[in-house]
Amino acid sequence: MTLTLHLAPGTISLAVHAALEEAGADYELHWLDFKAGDQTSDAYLAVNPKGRVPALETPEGILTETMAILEWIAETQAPALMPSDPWLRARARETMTYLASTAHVNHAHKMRGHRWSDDPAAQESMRAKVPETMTDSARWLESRMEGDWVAGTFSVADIYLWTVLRWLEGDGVAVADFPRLMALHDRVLARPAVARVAPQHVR
Ligand SMILES: N[C@@H](CCC(=O)N[C@@H](CS)C(=O)NCC(=O)O)C(=O)O
Repeated sequence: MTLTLHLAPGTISLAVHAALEEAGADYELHWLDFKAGDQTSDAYLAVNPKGRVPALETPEGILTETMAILEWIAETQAPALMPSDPWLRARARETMTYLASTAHVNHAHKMRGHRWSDDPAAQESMRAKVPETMTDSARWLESRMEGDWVAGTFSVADIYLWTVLRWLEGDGVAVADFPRLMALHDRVLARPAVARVAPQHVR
């Protein structure tokens, strides 16, 4: 069965798109237009009641949450995209958990402050903290880099990290202060599969 990825440009769904392409999976894309409110349409809420992307339609049902989808792709389509060694697999999950729980949330404080407060002043104050909180995230992520990749060999954790690294400059982070992260960014983008999908995500 062909997998269907629901996605929108400029979002974390790029990580899943790049992983599907890396895995050589049989998939099709359903693009949402956030400005037109596609994410809250009845048709999309029937796919993902959270009104967010990514969502992946698999033979067994619909899967949401980037980390879960990335691990499912690795397990079912391309085992080499997750380390087999337990320690390295844990390291890959450590980074992905941090991206989902912290770095992505920091970024959302700039893009989607209305999720936390209806008060424009509170939203503005959240937005003003983003350069600092994203810099903290970059500092932690850089401190965990030991070799070329997050966890020994290229994995879905690198793809996930790369997607978030693309936001840093726009979030006010001095990216030149994080040369090892930026080198990883360039290494991931140099992969032919990633280079094929990245241009489709320019907002
Ligand atoms: N925890 C989810 C977060 C997904 C998420 O927040 N996606 C954003 C785009 S980056 C979204 O769909 N936002 C829609 C909206 O806020 O209207 C994951 O990791 O997949």
